[in-house]
Amino acid sequence: MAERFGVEVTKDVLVFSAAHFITFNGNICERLHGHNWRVAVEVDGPLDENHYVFDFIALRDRTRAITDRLDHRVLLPTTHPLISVLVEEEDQQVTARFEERRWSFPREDCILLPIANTTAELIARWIGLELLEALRGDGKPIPPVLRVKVEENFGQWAIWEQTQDDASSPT
Ligand SMILES: Nc1nc2c(c(=O)[nH]1)N=C([C@H](O)[C@H](O)COP(=O)(O)OP(=O)(O)OP(=O)(O)O)CN2
Repeated sequence: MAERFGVEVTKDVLVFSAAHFITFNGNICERLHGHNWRVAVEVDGPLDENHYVFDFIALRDRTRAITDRLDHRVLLPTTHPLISVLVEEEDQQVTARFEERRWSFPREDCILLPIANTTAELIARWIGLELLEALRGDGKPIPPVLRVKVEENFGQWAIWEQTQDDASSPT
């Protein structure tokens, strides 16, 4: 008989409000719009000396430190093949361009993400990789399985999972 333990944290403090636009089906580009994105984080693994898989509070707070960086921001992808994102240091503006369209935002209102499109899937992976980096920085053991779920609209979740054996790297 096999058993498995896991913990999951999804709280209102892990909801962030942010604007974005994606491209899909080649060169179709959405209009700028916003969502209240909900994040859930799951860890699977063995029990520690506290009989925890992972402390809920530490997981919540570490994740919140990441989602807070996205809250009330425009999410812009810096490795998108069709959307260019340029930071104009002098006037502290960010300009995004797609074909003939151009959006300009104050730099402080944006977060530039090293991802190829601001889909819920790639945002989930970015959050997961940031979380792993934070755990490494804390000297905490890397969980055998980390799963990050991002809900873009009610009932529409994207899921990213990394296991310790999975050496997948961001694209
Ligand atoms: N697997 C994915 N599918 C879609 C994603 C995604 O990130 N991953 N994203 C989108 C769009 O960003 C779209 O804007 C999603 O927003 P949503 O509000 O759900 O779309 P609607 O325009 O249909 O909104 P309603 O308010 O529900 O009419 C699409 N797919």
